[in-house]
Amino acid sequence: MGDHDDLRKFISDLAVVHGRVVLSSGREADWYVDLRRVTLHHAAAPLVGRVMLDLTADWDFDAVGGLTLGADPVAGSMLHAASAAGRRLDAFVVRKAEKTHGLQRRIEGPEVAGRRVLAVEDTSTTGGSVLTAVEALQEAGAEVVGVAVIVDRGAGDAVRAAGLPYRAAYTLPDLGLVA
Ligand SMILES: O=P(O)(O)OC[C@H]1O[C@H](OP(=O)(O)OP(=O)(O)O)[C@H](O)[C@@H]1O
Ligand SMILES: O=C(O)c1cc(=O)[nH]c(=O)[nH]1
Repeated sequence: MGDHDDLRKFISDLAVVHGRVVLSSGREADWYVDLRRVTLHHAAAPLVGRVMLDLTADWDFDAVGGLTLGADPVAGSMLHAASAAGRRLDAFVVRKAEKTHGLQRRIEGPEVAGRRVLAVEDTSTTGGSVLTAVEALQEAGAEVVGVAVIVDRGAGDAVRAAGLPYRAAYTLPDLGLVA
């Protein structure tokens, strides 16, 4: 099996949880994809980096990140996978709110102003979280080249309506799930 198949197996085995849950948007669902169990797993995290770099291989960006917390290990894995391949890729973290002490930054990491950046998520349902990150990045002067997620739960239309291309490494049918 290759990276894509290996990562899909980790997601199915470790992240898919059946049971009534309230989602970030306030909607309810009968299952949840807890991708933190995968993106923070010693064997799965390197696959996350390589699969997400492969998914976005034809997009031109030199920094990656998204809204904390789900996006953080995704961006970190991509940074390390890129480094292992000899590519310079920075990561950043978009805070949910601006920090009120220290340097009072909303976006942590190397400066993003004037750079082409990729916004990532572990999973995206309404797109609300990733679009919050996109808005903060654009306000900070970054050019967001697109949005990439590990698992799509239905955010494509919202992201495209915001004028950005959207890609997912896995769809719900890939995981044997339906919206
Ligand atoms: O597309 P959306 O409707 O915004 O939902 C998806 C978001 O929900 C989860 O994060 P959550 O809000 O649970 O916060 P966390 O990352 O801090 O755990 C997930 O990591 C995404 O960020
Ligand atoms: O919409 C969400 O909040 C959400 C759905 C999901 O499957 N996994 C997750 O981490 N968040």
